[in-house]
Amino acid sequence: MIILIASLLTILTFCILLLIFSPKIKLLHLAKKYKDTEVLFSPVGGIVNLYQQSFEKYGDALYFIRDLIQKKPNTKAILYNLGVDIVVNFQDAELVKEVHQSYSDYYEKLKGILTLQYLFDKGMLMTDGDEWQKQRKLLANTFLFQNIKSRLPVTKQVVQEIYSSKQLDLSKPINALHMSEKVTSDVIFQTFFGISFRGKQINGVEIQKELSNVLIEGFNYIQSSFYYKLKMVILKEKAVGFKPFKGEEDLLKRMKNLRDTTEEVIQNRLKQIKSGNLDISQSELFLDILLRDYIQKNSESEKDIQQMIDQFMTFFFGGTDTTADLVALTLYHLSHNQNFQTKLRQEIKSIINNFEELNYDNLNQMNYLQCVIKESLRIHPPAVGVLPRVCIKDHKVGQIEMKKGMLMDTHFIGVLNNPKYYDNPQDFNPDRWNDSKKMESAPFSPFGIGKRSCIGQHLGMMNAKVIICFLVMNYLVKPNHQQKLRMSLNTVYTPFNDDLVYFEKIN
Ligand code: HEM
Repeated sequence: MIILIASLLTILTFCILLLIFSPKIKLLHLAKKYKDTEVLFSPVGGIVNLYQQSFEKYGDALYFIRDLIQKKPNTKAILYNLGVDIVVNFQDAELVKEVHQSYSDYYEKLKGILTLQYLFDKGMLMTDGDEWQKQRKLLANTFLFQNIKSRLPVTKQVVQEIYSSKQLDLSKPINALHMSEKVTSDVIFQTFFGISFRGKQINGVEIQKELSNVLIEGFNYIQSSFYYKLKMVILKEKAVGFKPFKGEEDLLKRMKNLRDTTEEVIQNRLKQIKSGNLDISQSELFLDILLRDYIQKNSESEKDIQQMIDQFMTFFFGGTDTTADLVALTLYHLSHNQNFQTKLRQEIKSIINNFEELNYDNLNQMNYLQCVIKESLRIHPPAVGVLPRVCIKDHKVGQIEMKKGMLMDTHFIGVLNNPKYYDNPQDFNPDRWNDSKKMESAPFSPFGIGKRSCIGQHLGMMNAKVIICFLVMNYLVKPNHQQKLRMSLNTVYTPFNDDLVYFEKIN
């Protein structure tokens, strides 16, 4: 009997080890087959483990990719594992373009990532095919240049309120990330619902903060929980909510509270419209665009309401931390490069006399502001890359055969820091973007590529520009020499410490 149990245990252990290490064999086989590919393997968690190790060792969760590409700029793709799955991570700019432009329909977004699935499964970011196309078409118009203009006054007002010097203690480092998150989340709430949620609490925390906490904690949970990683390996998208440990259970409860609160706001608005007390026929609020569609369809479906919640969560996720991160990192770079900061301030002052004069047209005349922000996006792209996708139809990208079931993604950091495309890529140098001839051909993709690229990119850029314009007009941004920049990776690629700069009022 003992021998039988021991044999069974040995076989089981062997099977588990085979499951865990089989991706390595596949990866080495692929690397042998395709020239200029590099293998990164880590058991169970795969690349998620490597982010953590890189952060602990180098203070930068993406250092290992930056370093690899700077040493081997001709790398076509990195091959890594996510659990037992193999991911082809394209690095060559031409291949990145090819896979996202020509073969976008050959992929679907990967499911099973806890917060993404629970909060935005049916939103624009995570859906595919016809359903995605319908959603994108419905909202595309509001994101066009000419329509984004109308959003500028809200951003101006919010940035003035939140960054007013009355609220700032200038003797201490400024929490630029946290403050900018307050601005960007308020702007998203106002463009989606038409109201500010500032001050409204949920689970004992401001609602915006709770949303962003849940997203970050959800991502950290996946990185740190061996159990969840193992569940994902075995159950894929069914992992969410299956026999959850306490950490996951708590997160699910908090996410449910957030969804319930959002649903309350949507149902109240719907009630007002149905009773004739509210006319939304001309409204450009995101929620009203979705509600018009819901009413036109004569839908009474709970599923459609749930989809509106997913859509709000998607926009909150897409538009809040990404833009706030961009602002905080741009301020960090400007604080360490006073010459560029002075040049930027001079440009702004040559175009407007005071912040009240700022409008969409004069904002677009600020070419140097554009260069500064692009340079910050290049060195520290807030969205690390596209979300992993599953191949649904065999095809070839360059020489690499993509088979049904294989995973694909792209980390922007490689292309954006590749010395083949950018001289001295490690240097923050906004002036490089002035050399328009040379830079015209440089691959620049921090918002993604092709038809699944960021729908909110112009809005995100506009919001970041407004915030930076206000701050550079009103404050000298100085470095906190006591603090070193450490870049972590949760929902976005973001500074670990939020005390990197001081502000000094300009009179
Ligand atoms: C600096 C700011 C931003 C960055 C760096 C950024 C980056 C990205 C990237 C890389 C993608 C592609 C993801 C993928 O293919 O898997 C994306 C998609 C998306 N972003 Fe953004 N984003 C920003 C701002 C915004 C804003 C302001 C909004 C909305 C208010 C937004 C909403 C979305 C949505 C809805 C998608 C999904 C589009 C689709 O699949 O059709 N983003 N974003």
